[in-house]
Amino acid sequence: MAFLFPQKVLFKHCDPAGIVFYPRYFEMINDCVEAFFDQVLDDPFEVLLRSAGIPTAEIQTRFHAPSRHGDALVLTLTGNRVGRKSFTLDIEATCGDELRFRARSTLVYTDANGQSQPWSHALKSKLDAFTGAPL
Ligand SMILES: CC(C)(COP(=O)(O)OP(=O)(O)OC[C@H]1O[C@@H](n2cnc3c(N)ncnc32)[C@H](O)[C@@H]1OP(=O)(O)O)[C@@H](O)C(=O)NCCC(=O)NCCSC(=O)c1cc(O)c2ccccc2c1O
Repeated sequence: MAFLFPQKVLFKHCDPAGIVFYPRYFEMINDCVEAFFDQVLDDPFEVLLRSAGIPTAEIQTRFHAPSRHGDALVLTLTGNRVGRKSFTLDIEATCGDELRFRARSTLVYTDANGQSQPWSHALKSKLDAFTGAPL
């Protein structure tokens, strides 16, 4: 399955050269992941993060083409691997037919003290179903 997250490029995303500055892409990625937890996993961050954490352990990104103010990006999130304590996801950002960036990110489920923990059964089941992992 895939989760689609539209993101228009705004003035605040752009550097003086008129292209998106890469930390703003990382914020878009996090916004996409937050919407995914809310809309697909039905576990919004404002609830989940009261008792847990989901820090990013690793993120790899390749920037293929610059984005400019007004571009209509679409971030497409797919599941890559659901582990006992982690979830690796892929995000591809496009504008029309043009690829802008690809990222692979691993989130780790933690308790409120930042210690890694196994996913709850409910969350793991939803992540498995989304990722298409064998049940
Ligand atoms: C991330 C850590 C808590 C991991 O701790 P530790 O190394 O002790 O974990 P384990 O050895 O038990 O492994 C658990 C699990 O993680 C996988 N893993 C660990 N490291 C990596 C890695 N580098 N790449 C890929 N996978 C990794 C390991 O394979 C295990 O997976 P299984 O599924 O197989 O069990 C700890 O390392 C840590 O705290 N790191 C620092 C994190 C950090 O500071 N990140 C950057 C800033 S925080 C951040 O970006 C962020 C914060 C939030 O509050 C968020 C909230 C909500 C959404 C996103 C957030 C967010 O992105």
